[in-house]
Amino acid sequence: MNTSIEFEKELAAKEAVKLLSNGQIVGLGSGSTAGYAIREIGKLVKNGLKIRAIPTSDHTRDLAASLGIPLVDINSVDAIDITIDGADEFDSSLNLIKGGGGALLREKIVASMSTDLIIMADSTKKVEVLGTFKLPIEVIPFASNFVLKQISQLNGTGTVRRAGTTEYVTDEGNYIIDVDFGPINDPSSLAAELNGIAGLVGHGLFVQMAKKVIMGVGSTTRTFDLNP
Ligand SMILES: O=C[C@H](O)[C@H](O)[C@H](O)COP(=O)(O)O
Repeated sequence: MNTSIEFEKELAAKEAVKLLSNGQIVGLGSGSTAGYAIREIGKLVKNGLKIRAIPTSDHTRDLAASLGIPLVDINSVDAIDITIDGADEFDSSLNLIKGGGGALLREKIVASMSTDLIIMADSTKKVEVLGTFKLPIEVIPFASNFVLKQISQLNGTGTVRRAGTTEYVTDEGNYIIDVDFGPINDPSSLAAELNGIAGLVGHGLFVQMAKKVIMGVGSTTRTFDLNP
């Protein structure tokens, strides 16, 4: 573990958590950076912060529950006030690649329901052009070979993610295909192409969804706002 990167994640998480206020419904992201935020929220809840949270993965649900953070069923709410989550890459337009931890589908649903999506990142996540990190794509197992072929027609090279000797399976029971598209110069067009593939239930391109990225850098944080 790189301790300076971990410190940047923690700094970003602590800054993001300052945006929460009483009465909010809060989406809780997944991954190591979100983990720092969730532990911080656990402390705030113990000290009286009144929120209800919606987790984006089974792991996040278990962590939040263990810290006493009140959870609410996503299907019992119409909207989410604020979601704080991590990312694998972000560009200067705040487009993201997410899903390195396999939680992209629930993350995108929660983000889509959120008034504000706040991303926390360490300084390695900022890129000029998305695509160094392979784009995670979630597919129903029945469609995995078909989707691999469709992706190759979009000049992507995909590999079904493994977990030891078998396929990695998401919380929704699907497979992940990690795709090398090279530099993604037009995330919006690629997202539209991917959205049209049968059997592909989600992808890690989050185009113009984040309102703010809070990035830890060294011993401080830097904030990037959408259309400042
Ligand atoms: O599926 C995982 C999520 O999209 C994470 O937010 C993303 O992979 C970043 O994870 P980390 O904070 O561990 O770098």
